[in-house]
Amino acid sequence: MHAEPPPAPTAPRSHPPSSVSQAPSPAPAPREDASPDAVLIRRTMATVAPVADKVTSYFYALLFVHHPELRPLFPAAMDAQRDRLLKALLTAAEHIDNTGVLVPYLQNLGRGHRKYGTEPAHYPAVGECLIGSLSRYAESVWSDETEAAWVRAYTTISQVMIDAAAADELRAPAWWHAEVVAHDLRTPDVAVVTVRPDQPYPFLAGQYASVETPWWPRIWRHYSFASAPRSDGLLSFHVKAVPAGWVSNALVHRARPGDVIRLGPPAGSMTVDHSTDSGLLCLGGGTGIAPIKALVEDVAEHGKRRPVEVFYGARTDHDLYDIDTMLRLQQTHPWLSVRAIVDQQANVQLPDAIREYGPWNEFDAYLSGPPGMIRSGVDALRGVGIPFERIRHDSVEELVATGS
Ligand SMILES: NC(=O)C1=CN([C@@H]2O[C@H](COP(=O)(O)OP(=O)(O)OC[C@H]3O[C@@H](n4cnc5c(N)ncnc54)[C@H](O)[C@@H]3O)[C@@H](O)[C@H]2O)C=CC1
Repeated sequence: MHAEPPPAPTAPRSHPPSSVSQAPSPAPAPREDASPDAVLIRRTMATVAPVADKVTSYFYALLFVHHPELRPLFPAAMDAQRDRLLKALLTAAEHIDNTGVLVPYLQNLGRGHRKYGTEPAHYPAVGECLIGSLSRYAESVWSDETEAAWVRAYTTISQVMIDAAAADELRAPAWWHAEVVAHDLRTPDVAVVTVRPDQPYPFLAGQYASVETPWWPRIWRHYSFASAPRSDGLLSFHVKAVPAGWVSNALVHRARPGDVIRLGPPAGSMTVDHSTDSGLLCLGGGTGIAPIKALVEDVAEHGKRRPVEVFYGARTDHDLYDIDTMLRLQQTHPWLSVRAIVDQQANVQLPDAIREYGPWNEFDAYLSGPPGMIRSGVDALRGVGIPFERIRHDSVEELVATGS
């Protein structure tokens, strides 16, 4: 078994489009309402927090020693992402009372695990090692009741994941092969990669996929779709090669037409709510412009003339690698306005720029870019009066762990 990057159950990429708020850090259910199991789980978590690294190492040591058959499901080098599975499980357990959000999150996680080859029989092995590791490092607070609480939480978590994977098996492949059909190097380190999936790939504008290259087996990274669904079925991604980013460097510097990558199922909820006419205020930083472009295309296809205001931030003029496309879209669509905010020229950073325009009270907000931009962007949007529930973005926790 393997894991997507650690979840933020109150703000997972997978939550329903109608619940749009994305807290930068998870907000567990109010403590006074916590169930007895949640209290015990949180006590364990608080105890192991200072030695989290040791818990992680011990967990994987137990798993691979006692269940060597699971080792091939993980990447050869575990350094970068070794604690993702554990973090996902621990965070889910900590939010065990928050079922309304946790269940859709876990369903998505279960579906996403199909591409790793995860089987229902693997779950008990993982649970056993989880409890083995926690009981060792939380010895001072461990009791029969604590263990029972963890068993109940893990049973719930794994059952939701197993059921979701089984249901998904009936309607979708575990992964898609996709052939690179175009590779456009826009800057020395940003490429627009276009692929043709081997089977229809249904998704919504604003979502993302996990991507595995042939050069780094079992290492998956998330990339947002850079277009709304197209009639020719092609998908495109904007990829920036980042230092020590195995997948991103392979996609930018190595991939060429004819190469075949693998795609996991689409995920994410930064999608357009077509049931309203509200405007869209979109902030795209760097390659974060990719899903914003997809959202603009989506609004255009739905034919409603909703105002869409895009702020496109980049470090230098040269980094505005997709500005021509965005300006072309602006020329075609009178309801669209695109403003480039270049760090070196502007006196303000991208999120602050929105304060100079507006009013924004009739707008839903969409943020896409580096984690720092998302965090300050949410603050800026709240500052101009956009309520939390009208602000959408992918989980900051995942962005920290991905994009490489
Ligand atoms: N769905 C999403 O949210 C997506 C996120 N990304 C992420 O976007 C990032 C793109 O990287 P680069 O192109 O190198 O971007 P970058 O680091 O060059 O930043 C782009 C722009 O964002 C703004 N910005 C950056 N940090 C900020 C901060 N702390 N506060 C305020 N504004 C800030 C600035 O205007 C900057 O020019 C990656 O981390 C990638 O994972 C990319 C695609 C989709």
